[in-house]
Amino acid sequence: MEYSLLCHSLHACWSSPVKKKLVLLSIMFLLWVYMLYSCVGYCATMPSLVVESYRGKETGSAVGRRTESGRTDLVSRLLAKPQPWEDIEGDYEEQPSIRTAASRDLLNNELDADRAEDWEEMRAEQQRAPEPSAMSSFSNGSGSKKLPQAIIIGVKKGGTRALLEFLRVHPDIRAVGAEPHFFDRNYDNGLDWYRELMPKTLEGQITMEKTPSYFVTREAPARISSMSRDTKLIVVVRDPVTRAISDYTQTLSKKPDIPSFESLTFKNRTTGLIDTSWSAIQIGIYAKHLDNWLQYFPMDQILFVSGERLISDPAGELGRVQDFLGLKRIITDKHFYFNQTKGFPCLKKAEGSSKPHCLGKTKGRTHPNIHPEVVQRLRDFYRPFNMKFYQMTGHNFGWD
Ligand SMILES: Nc1ncnc2c1ncn2[C@@H]1O[C@H](COP(=O)(O)OS(=O)(=O)O)[C@@H](OP(=O)(O)O)[C@H]1O
Repeated sequence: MEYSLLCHSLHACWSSPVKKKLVLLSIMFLLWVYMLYSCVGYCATMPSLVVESYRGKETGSAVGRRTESGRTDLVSRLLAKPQPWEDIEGDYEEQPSIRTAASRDLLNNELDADRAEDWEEMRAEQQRAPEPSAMSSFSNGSGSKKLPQAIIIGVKKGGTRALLEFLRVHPDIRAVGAEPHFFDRNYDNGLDWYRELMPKTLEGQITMEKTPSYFVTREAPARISSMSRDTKLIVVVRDPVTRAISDYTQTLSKKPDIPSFESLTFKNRTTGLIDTSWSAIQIGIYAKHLDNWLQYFPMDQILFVSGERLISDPAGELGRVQDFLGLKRIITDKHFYFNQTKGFPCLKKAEGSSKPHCLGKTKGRTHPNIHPEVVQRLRDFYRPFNMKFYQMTGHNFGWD
């Protein structure tokens, strides 16, 4: 009975052309509403130009600037030049206050230079990043943001960018491109702010970030440990003498008027006394910084990657890193080629791309010539610290 009534009314609708159109229009409208609804859900999972704002204070850091509406505009985040850094003491609180006005200014400039480099790195990364395909957008949408389980904590100019870029090839690693500087400059923003910077990960994937200044930040070990005592730490170390020259070269590229390397190295040229308050020198005293980390983390939770071997045998070093992270060795020598023009190993295929990829021009700069006597004096200065470091890590890095 009911069935025949329904058939009857449907037949009545269909037989009238006006009603037929009305029914078709309603169906189209419902379909349109459904598509709109799906798109809202889908678009919300796409990498957006506007990311959620974070609680905490305004920092003007490389990781974002808040707009009036309380949202962080990624465009301004990418385009805004870094702000001058106010706390110039930052990583060097342990230093006695013997630093001269000139060296304080230089440190300030160095922080500016670092920020400019962060910005350049991030921009290069963004330019390289492929347009998300529909499929990758869908996969980006799934999963959730997690605090990093592994962090590249140092050292500045050690080869940290190369390591992170190489690791990103691994399907089980998701990493944030820019340096968050959470455990040194942005700690007051809170862990939710930090988590929000991370890419979404699926079950079994590892979230990573790199901020090389953590290694020399006195508070960083306690802070990372309080986030998670299980955090795996990776330190890329490089001959402290070439590291210092590389550090100086970076500052020089941004501020061509700074004093010579030699005049910054020595407190007194005649006596050959090294100015250990200069950050370029200070960072290379690895044993001292490591001591601080060992107060909070056991040695087997810290992996030391040789910056030199990362260049001469990237696949070998990447093998060790994958083992340390408990991952299948997927990144092998098949992923690398040596680019003669760049003078460094490059990726045959970068993450999310089918094209070869070398690091940008801020990586692999030509160093200025330093007088061999100055280099020798620095070698003598670092030797005992290097020996201590080899002893602590159980690994001879061959710098002496
Ligand atoms: N594959 C590859 N390509 C280019 N550069 C490479 C590579 N592997 C290691 N390196 C070395 O990385 C040095 C820069 O180190 P970082 O990335 O740690 O620098 S930074 O602290 O993030 O500014 C950089 O130092 P400089 O040569 O002094 O520029 C490089 O020597």
